[in-house]
Amino acid sequence: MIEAADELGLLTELAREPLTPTEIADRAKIDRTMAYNFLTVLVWNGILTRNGDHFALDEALHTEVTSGALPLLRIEGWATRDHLNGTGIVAALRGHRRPPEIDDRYVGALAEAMLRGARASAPHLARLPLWRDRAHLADLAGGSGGYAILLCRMYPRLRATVYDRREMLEHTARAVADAGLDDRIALEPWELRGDPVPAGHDCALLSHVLHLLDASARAELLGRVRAALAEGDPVVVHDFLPGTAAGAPSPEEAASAIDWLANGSGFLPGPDELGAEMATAGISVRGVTPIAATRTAVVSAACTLGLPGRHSSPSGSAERKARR
Ligand SMILES: C[S@@+](CC[C@H](N)C(=O)[O-])C[C@H]1O[C@@H](n2cnc3c(N)ncnc32)[C@H](O)[C@@H]1O
Repeated sequence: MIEAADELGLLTELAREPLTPTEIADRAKIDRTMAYNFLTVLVWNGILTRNGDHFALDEALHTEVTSGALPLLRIEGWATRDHLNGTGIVAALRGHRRPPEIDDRYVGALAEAMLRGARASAPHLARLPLWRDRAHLADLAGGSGGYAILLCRMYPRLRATVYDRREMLEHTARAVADAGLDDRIALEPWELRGDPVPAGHDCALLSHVLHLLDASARAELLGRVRAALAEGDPVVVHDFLPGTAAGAPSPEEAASAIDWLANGSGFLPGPDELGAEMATAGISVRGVTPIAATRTAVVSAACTLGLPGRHSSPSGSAERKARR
């Protein structure tokens, strides 16, 4: 019902002001009797409230809509239709892997949702002392750039490159321009499942990225990250990691675990398992910090000597040249 109200544009309209059934029918371009029936059922289900002949959003929903939760709602609606359902979970259990990209129609919504998420969690990442002496961050699948933006604001000597799909980078460009950081944050089209991590970085961030990939693709990505960095360079992972905070998984962690089952990544590692995956790639975990507000965790790690046979040359450039 909430999705239907959003599709008709009513959540945004009603967040501005209460409306009568006639006003709603006209704005949503639906029959007046049907509009009245729809509104009545929304009231019965606690989604709207009625005061005389005016209908308004329930207080909790009003807060959600005005604080920018609609993009997330739209993405969840898409995921439910696409794969986050019984059929999708069964297909994933039988080996189906959905690609990491969201449908093109929802890239803008994802960009907005990620910016909103970054407002809550980026300050926790930015507090890590490891950024202080760093010069050039690789923000891999960095989305709308919320993390690169905050880190560059807090560390005036840091530059960043956000790597992501071309479709996403259009939105990143806007956020970076709004922040006035075009001179310090570069954007590079990049393919998560195969492109090397370019040379020239001395730290990397993987925020909400590993859950898009299954274990073998994660290992392969971590290997590419390691190959691009020098020994001692920091790698920060930010994701849902049930088991970091004491007690049972939070409702957010439990719900996100359904997502990772349905997308086929099966991303359920606790901190120890993720630490083992990273160690295999030559990246050693130094600390894991839960973020209470977002129920996510920040893993700070550093590149070690790497796998036998792998060079740990500065920024990986020599290694890449050797392969050419
Ligand atoms: C969940 S978002 C995380 C964004 C950002 N790191 C953050 O934490 O807000 C996942 C990101 O992966 C990007 N992505 C998905 N598939 C990709 C692909 N095949 N190549 C490059 N980026 C991809 C998406 O565009 C999106 O920005």
